Amino acid sequence: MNITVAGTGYVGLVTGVCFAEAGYTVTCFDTDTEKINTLSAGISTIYEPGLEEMLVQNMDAKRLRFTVSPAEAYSGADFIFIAVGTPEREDGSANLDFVESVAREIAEHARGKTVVAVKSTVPVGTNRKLAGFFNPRSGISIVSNPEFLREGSGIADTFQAERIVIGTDDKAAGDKLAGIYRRFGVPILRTGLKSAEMIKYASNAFLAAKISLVNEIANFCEVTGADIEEVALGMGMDSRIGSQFLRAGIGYGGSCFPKDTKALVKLGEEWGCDFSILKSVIEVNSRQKQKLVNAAIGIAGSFKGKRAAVLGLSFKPFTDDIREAPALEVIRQLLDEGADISVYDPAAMGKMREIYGDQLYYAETPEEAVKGADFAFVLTEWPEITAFPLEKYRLFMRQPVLLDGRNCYSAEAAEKAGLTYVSIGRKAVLAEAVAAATK
Ligand SMILES: NC(=O)c1ccc[n+]([C@@H]2O[C@H](COP(=O)([O-])OP(=O)(O)OC[C@H]3O[C@@H](n4cnc5c(N)ncnc54)[C@H](O)[C@@H]3O)[C@@H](O)[C@H]2O)c1
Ligand SMILES: O=c1ccn([C@@H]2O[C@H](COP(=O)(O)OP(=O)(O)O[C@H]3O[C@H](CO)[C@@H](O)[C@H](O)[C@H]3O)[C@@H](O)[C@H]2O)c(=O)[nH]1
Repeated sequence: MNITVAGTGYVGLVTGVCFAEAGYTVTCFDTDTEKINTLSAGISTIYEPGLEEMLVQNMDAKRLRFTVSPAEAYSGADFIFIAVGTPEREDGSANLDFVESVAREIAEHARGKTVVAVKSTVPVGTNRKLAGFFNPRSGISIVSNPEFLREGSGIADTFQAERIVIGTDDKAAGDKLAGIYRRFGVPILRTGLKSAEMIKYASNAFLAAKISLVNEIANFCEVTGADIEEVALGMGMDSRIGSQFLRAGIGYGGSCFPKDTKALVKLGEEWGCDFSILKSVIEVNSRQKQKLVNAAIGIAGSFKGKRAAVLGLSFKPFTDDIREAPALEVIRQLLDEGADISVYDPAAMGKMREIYGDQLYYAETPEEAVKGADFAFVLTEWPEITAFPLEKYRLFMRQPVLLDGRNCYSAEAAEKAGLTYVSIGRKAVLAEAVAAATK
């Protein structure tokens, strides 16, 4: 059974390595020669816990290889998983150029009966359109197989997926794909092609909405004196609500929620449907990302001649991905305000350096980052950061103002440690500071 994965990004690489781990023979194909050379040397091109070890083991066992040749990748494949990017276009819609280019290459090179499974997140109707790239007599069939893994827990999410969605109008192709997933022993949901495409967008829209709702409630808690941590705990005990995705903070980032919510709004427009809730979800998230800098301005008046430390650059812990990370917005605002900035992250410094180069100081430890700073922003709840003791902020900072975008610390402990502490949804000081900044 030969499996090919097109695209070796966060989804493609995890998928390829996990299928090899499950015992299949896997070829991973990418157009990026540098990536393929690095992977062929047994080095993971992304930070994903446990991935590099699994990659090396499967390469050694001759179950996993990498190539830049579409002929080699597609001609002998029984299954081809498309896992290339579908990034946001300027108008918010999903850019399908990469997916279409893969479909064209498959049409050129695939021989015999091949099931093409589309893991990339694509708007409803795309898979049917892609089927039009293949000659009806070619034996190629298309299945929508959206991916639900989270970065930072990609391997566990693959082997212990809560569901595999297989959407197709071609029952035999769906049966074949279900067959290769059987080894994973996870629930499989069979649907029509369009429903599978919609399940993906609807799931991300729902999760993003949950976060924006809880953030809006957190903002109201600040005004009223309630504490969002207690409120979320109480809400989450209701099994109809569920305790996950109720963490208030600086807002959601990443390569999926921001782009997929916008793509769904755009898709709605194309079909004459107004996604008004989703538009508010996006708006609330965008305001949330500016909240802490506004609060800091409310406290400091100005950032001129001031030093800010940013702890946590990736959009969530256990990944090096900074796509749409709140840190990008905070750093942009701080640079506009004229602050000196030092940053720290256990995995994402390289990616940040690619964007900001010498405009930032890249510290090797949280301690080094906060030394001499007037403000410290905690933006990602990496264990290295949440374990950083409150006393050290007071000890090393010039003015100990801690702005905690992930509610990592106890407000009481922070105050006891002598810090001016601003968090999300817990202290009236933030609402007052924001009001002062926006007067
Ligand atoms: N990142 C996630 O956690 C996640 C989770 C679920 C679904 N998704 C969806 O999966 C898709 C991939 O996301 P990602 O984050 O892995 O993307 P990515 O940007 O990390 O990787 C995409 C890869 O595709 C390669 N590529 C581009 N054109 C190609 C071609 N013609 N042939 C072969 N390779 C090509 C690129 O070089 C790159 O390595 C997107 O649609 C995304 O929305 C992502
Ligand atoms: O209670 C919460 C939960 C998450 N977040 C933020 O939301 C973003 C996304 O987090 P998460 O969903 O854990 O990571 P992703 O890797 O972006 O995964 C999401 O996006 C993927 C791509 O579509 C989907 O496959 C996953 O199912 C979906 O969870 C991050 O910035 C988190 O900090 C919060 O602010 N509060």
